[in-house]
Amino acid sequence: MIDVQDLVVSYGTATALEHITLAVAEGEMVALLGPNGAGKSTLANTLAGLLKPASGTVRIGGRPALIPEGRQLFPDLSVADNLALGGWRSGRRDPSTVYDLLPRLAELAGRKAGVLSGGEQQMVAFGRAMMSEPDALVVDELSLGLAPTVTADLAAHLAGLNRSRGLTVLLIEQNARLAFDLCDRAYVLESGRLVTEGPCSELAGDPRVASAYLGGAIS
Ligand SMILES: Nc1ncnc2c1ncn2[C@@H]1O[C@H](COP(=O)(O)OP(=O)(O)OP(=O)(O)O)[C@@H](O)[C@H]1O
Repeated sequence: MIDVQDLVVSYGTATALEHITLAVAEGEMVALLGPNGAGKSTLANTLAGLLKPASGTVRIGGRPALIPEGRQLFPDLSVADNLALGGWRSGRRDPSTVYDLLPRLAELAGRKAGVLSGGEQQMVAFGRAMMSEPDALVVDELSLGLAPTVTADLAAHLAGLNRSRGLTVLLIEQNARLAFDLCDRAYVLESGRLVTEGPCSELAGDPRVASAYLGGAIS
């Protein structure tokens, strides 16, 4: 569903992604881990078509959606209008199934997005992505700036959509515990290069991964 082959992306003369190859099959949830500056958002934005590869290819089957880093809502528009913008491509106007999924959004519908808390804004970004009825979702740092309970709540929604609708997910994260809890496989990106990949159960036991992302070995 998501296929990246030998991807190189540059900002001017600086190369941010160097020969990245990765794939996410239909219905899979796969994590991409990496520290600050690794190139995670560059990959997300290339998948979203916002950045052009210098070479290589990116392909997403079906209908893709992105939850961007920092949410990128329209702060002066209401929650309902932000959701409606998510539906422009699918032609969907009615947010009721999104409200069923995230009832708090129905309560917030008339509020301006810019005055909401970080967690509430992330719910709007999540709901906006769902308005496009995606087959494949790229999530750029679900947990960024959120309380653990809010992150756990949104993660449970993602897992539920993956189970019930077969939603394909590429979860881009710095929070390895969250990624390993949710996903079966992960890639690790550092300084624009993939340094390792494999089943989360194996990566969690890899001393290099544990020391970089989990604060030491985990039992
Ligand atoms: N618009 C830009 N112009 C020039 N360089 C950029 C631009 N955006 C990102 N970079 C550089 O590309 C590299 C990758 O940045 P990117 O934002 O993709 O990393 P990231 O893994 O998402 O980091 P973070 O976790 O801090 O958000 C960094 O060295 C960054 O400084």
